[in-house]
Amino acid sequence: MKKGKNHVLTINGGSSSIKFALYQADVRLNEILSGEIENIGQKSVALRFKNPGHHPTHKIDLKTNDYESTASWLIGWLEKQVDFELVKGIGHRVVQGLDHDKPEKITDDLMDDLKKISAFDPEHLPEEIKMISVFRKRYPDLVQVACFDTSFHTTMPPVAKLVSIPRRFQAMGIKRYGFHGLSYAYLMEQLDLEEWRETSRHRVILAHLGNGASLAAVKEGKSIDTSMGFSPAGGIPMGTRSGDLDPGVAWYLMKSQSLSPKQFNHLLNHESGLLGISETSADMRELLKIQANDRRAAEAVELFCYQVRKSIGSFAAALHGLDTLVFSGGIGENSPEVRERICHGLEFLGIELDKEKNSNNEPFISADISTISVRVIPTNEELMIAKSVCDILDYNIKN
Ligand SMILES: Nc1ncnc2c1ncn2[C@@H]1O[C@H](COP(=O)(O)OP(=O)(O)O)[C@@H](O)[C@H]1O
Ligand SMILES: CC(=O)OP(=O)(O)O
Ligand SMILES: [Mg+2]
Repeated sequence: MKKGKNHVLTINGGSSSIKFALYQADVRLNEILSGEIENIGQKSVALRFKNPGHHPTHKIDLKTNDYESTASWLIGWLEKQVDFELVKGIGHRVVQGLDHDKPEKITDDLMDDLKKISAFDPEHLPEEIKMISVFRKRYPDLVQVACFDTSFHTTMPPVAKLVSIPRRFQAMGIKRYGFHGLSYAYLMEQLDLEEWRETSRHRVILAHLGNGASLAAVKEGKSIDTSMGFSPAGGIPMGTRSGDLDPGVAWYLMKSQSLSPKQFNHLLNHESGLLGISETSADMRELLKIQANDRRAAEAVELFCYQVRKSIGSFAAALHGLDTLVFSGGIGENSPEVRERICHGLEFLGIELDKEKNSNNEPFISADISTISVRVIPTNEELMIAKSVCDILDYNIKN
């Protein structure tokens, strides 16, 4: 590898955004450019980007409004920012990867497999497939790697993967997969493994609380359960997703409102969660601001904290105890109030927060008397993707 020269690009397609980062792969991966295109599919699509250490964040308004044209625009823009000859690999986040337990070089066969299951996650997969196709068409000779959110959870025991409907549907792939695996893998790397071995801190709950939100129960480094299941619509309530839903509600609504499968999917993925309950916003920051004067916003925040608290309790049971709780994602990293309200009532597990450390978003927020270590760790899915590309390119990276 030519020292300091090779670049790796990462593409992280979310349900309404594309995040990207460009790294120089030297002994370590050094980020040289990163950004996010927001609001894809809506009126005000915009790119925000920053060159670390050089400039503040910049904003460019875009005229594109779908993933394909936005990805093409991004390629044109990136080619003006860097010498693309230096880019040796591109890593893509792929939300649903079935039983693939590690990142894989993207081939025509893999693309065919992904197309076959794209209905499993209509909110992420179809657009991710389109974006990968745009990048493969433009750079047919470049190594491109799929990094699956599901891989982290392939270690879950069979019982945690079961969906209790007739067994014959398992053959169609109806089972619990779990998501946010790139974030969870990063968080596990950040925990000091040596420290836990010494103190037997081997039962961990990771709470990735962003727009999409989930929790994972990790025992001795391996996922044993997670709140999202078959799709990223399951688990706890999220910005606009319902989370787990009583099957009776599904049947009754489809029938009484004559909803098509597409309309029903829209209701659960885009009109529910914090937005559905508050009737105002999917944005936790906004809801925290208005909750004092708006009962609906207050209930949305309360519901979120209550359901996360319940998940922590049930995962502590699945783990036969708890040693470490980690908060991450936009809400988990930045909201002392939400963390405090989630943890309030979990003293019986041994969780006690230090008020001041929590309000300063410090890396360790548990009080000295807490028997559980409570941490705040900013996640970095992009770095995990870039590392996987380096592995496949056989670069020896030390991050
Ligand atoms: N200071 C803050 N206080 C409360 N919530 C916050 C704060 N900063 C960000 N958030 C929330 O984080 C969520 C977005 O999380 P993020 O992880 O950035 O999203 P995504 O899943 O799109 O990557 C939003 O609900 C936003 O309001
Ligand atoms: C898996 C998932 O829900 O991802 P995101 O939070 O990026 O939508
Ligand atoms: Mg996210």
